[in-house]
Amino acid sequence: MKFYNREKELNYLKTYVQLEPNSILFVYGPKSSGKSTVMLRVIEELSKREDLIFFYYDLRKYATPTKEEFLKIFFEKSDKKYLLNKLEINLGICKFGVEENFDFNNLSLNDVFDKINESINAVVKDGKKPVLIIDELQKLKNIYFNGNGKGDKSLLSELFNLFVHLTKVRHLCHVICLTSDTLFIDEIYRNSTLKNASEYYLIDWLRKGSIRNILKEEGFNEEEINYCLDYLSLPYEISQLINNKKLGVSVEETIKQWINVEADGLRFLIANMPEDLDENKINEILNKFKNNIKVRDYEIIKRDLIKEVKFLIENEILFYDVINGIIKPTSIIEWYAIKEVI
Ligand SMILES: Nc1ncnc2c1ncn2[C@@H]1O[C@H](COP(=O)(O)OP(=O)(O)OP(=O)(O)O)[C@@H](O)[C@H]1O
Repeated sequence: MKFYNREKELNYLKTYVQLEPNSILFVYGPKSSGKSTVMLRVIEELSKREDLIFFYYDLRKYATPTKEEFLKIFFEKSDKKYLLNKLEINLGICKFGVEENFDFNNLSLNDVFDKINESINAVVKDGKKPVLIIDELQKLKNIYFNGNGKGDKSLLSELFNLFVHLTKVRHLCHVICLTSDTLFIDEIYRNSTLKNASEYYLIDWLRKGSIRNILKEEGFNEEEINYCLDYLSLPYEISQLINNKKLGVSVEETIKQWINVEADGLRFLIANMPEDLDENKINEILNKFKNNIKVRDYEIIKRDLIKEVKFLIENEILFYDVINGIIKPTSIIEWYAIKEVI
């Protein structure tokens, strides 16, 4: 699979992991903007370096994990404190190691955190820099541990405390979390534990200049390129366009099909939305995008529209960039679909 230009993002992340850890980094962006692909590229390019040890957990691969599954995903029984992940041998990424007789049942959160700390410290003791990356971290949201009489403890909230300790307090380990769930980023952004302890990096749509260069390299003519530039925003759209061209489907046909599919999807979504949502309000929100591709969040995030906005964000019609205070469709194709539906 060809990797398309993401120089700026690659350089940022490659440099970031080599700086001293100081805060948790949240990498966010519209659905399918290429967050994981860029992150994997960073790992691929840097994991050959002896001094960096990547712990990479891709929760996208799993159905929402239970507590037991979380433990199995994150830990491996071994006599080593950290070891190569057998399932990802080509990437050279590691997992946390726990002793053979480690009992995954009846664990407290402190036991779990002790093991993470031991692994991180073992890497540091070996003179290397640990980098912990979790893709779609929000999937751990519903896991709770017994708080020994003090009520259940949320794994995710407690993990944030540990991450702050590992980054901002002890500068031991980078922690990078990827997510396309922007309502989750919104929660994080308002979370008091993470105030002054987290940073955000947006991996957005491809820039027009990059799209132009890629299409030129791929042999599209000027007329096709100029047509595409009005519609393309996501990397996989380019791969699909290339395949379709090989299959004899023109650029115009492909793009029209995409818009139709998205418009039909949106109509279906509205027709089948939960009864407590108001169709007029959905239309009021979508109408804001009639002449504008981006809208300031305060124009839409109002008390009486909040349920409908959330619905459109959760269903990946709209992308909410809470850091920059902007709401826009998840792709330019989605924008055209919205304009067709309203
Ligand atoms: N720079 C790139 N070059 C080539 N293909 C890419 C690039 N970035 C992403 N893709 C392709 O686009 C699709 C989506 O990419 P990816 O899964 O990385 O996006 P994501 O933002 O992590 O998605 P999600 O929002 O679902 O978490 C994949 O098929 C991937 O191969």
